[in-house]
Amino acid sequence: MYDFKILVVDDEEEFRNVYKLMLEFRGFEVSLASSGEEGLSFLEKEYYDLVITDLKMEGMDGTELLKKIKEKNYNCEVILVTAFSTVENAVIAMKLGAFGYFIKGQDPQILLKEIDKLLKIKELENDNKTIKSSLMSFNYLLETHSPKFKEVLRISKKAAESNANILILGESGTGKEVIAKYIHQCSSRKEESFVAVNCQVFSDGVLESELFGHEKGSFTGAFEKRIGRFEEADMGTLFMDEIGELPLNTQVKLLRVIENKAIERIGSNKSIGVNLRLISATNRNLDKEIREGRFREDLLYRINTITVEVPTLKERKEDLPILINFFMDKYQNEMKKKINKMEDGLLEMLINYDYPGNIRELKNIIERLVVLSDNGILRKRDMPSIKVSVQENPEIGSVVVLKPLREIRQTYEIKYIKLVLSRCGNNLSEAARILEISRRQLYNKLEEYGMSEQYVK
Ligand SMILES: Nc1ncnc2c1ncn2[C@@H]1O[C@H](COP(=O)(O)OP(=O)(O)OP(=O)(O)O)[C@@H](O)[C@H]1O
Repeated sequence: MYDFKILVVDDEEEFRNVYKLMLEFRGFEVSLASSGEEGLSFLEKEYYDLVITDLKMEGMDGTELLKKIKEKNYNCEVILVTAFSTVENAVIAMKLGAFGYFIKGQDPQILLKEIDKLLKIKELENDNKTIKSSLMSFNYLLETHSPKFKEVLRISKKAAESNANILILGESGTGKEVIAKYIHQCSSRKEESFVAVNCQVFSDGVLESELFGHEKGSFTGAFEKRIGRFEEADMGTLFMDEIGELPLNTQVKLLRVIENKAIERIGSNKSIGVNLRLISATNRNLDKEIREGRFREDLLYRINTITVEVPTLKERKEDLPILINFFMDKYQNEMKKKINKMEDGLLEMLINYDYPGNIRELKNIIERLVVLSDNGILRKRDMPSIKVSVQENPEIGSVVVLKPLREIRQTYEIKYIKLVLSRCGNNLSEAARILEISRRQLYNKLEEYGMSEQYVK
């Protein structure tokens, strides 16, 4: 029995029964409806993969039924059954989205072949869905409208096919680790482990023991034998984040691991072979680090066989709407909250912002908006105090920090008072006159802003 449900709609009982016999014999689950209207009521209640409908029927005919099915987005295909004399109508119906048609009196095998075709397509779609959902459980959005990010994905996919060491460059929060995981997923190592280690978070000694592991008793505190990250990543991928932070002596050891494809645990001189792909990432400028003696040039050449540069979010603003939607869906699901609306102007704020913290910052902002939302509405007041580009307001400047009015007023008051004073040669009386405040009030302001000494001699 296939997991494939067919609804047969025909106003002639005899035909309905013949179809039922034939299709059930082939292992399909079949329901019968005697009119277009009845067919629709079946579709409202249950999911069908395929509707086989007669074209000519009293009341709602096959074309009408097809239109309704497409309008209502029931995700099912339609095969029309027509008499030879009305075959043109079937062709018209194909234009409306029918999957195919079958001429009454033809060999029923033709109809069955048509259904087989559909089965194959559904199978392929299901495979795709599985791939998509495994990428969803991977929980990242790799859809993009940005030429730069498309290039990142293209290079990553190509690089994944090889065994080359890959260096991912990009600002913090741009998704370097996400790309590293994507490369792993696209590679033949995908069934093996993806092991990530952030070189910045460990102090020097601890980092080496993290990477190489140690034997019991090899140093004070080594109570147990420990397998390091290199060994954990054997056959898989090791992702070394913030590689620019690696101390020079550890750089030498890493170079040796890459060259010899082997490690020695701390406290042991037994060499253990490791077969891994190294993906490194940094937001530092490694050329500068080399010039300044903090990074070994020979190591750079070992880790950067292929370099992938991830653009900042500002450089791929065309992706903001899909990323915003993606994170909204994510947090709605996680928090079991339904968002129906964004307050007017909020989307513009989200789109106009420059995101110095890149995708990580966007993700945090959306999480915050969803957490603080009520009645299904995301609100502007819940935006964190962030830097927002206000290109649309050149008087305020290209970037302004969202702050309380009091603070903004002070900042501009100071600037403006300075400007007026300089225009009138620091003459307080003249400045007070222009500002239409008393000399005393002006003096108090200068005191308040710590500028009195500068102007009152
Ligand atoms: N394409 C994406 N889809 C969904 N989430 C993403 C995507 N890219 C990045 N993120 C999210 O943004 C955050 C930062 O991503 P990631 O840690 O990969 O950035 P990074 O460049 O490695 O940052 P750092 O340099 O600070 O380590 C993570 O929470 C990650 O889940």
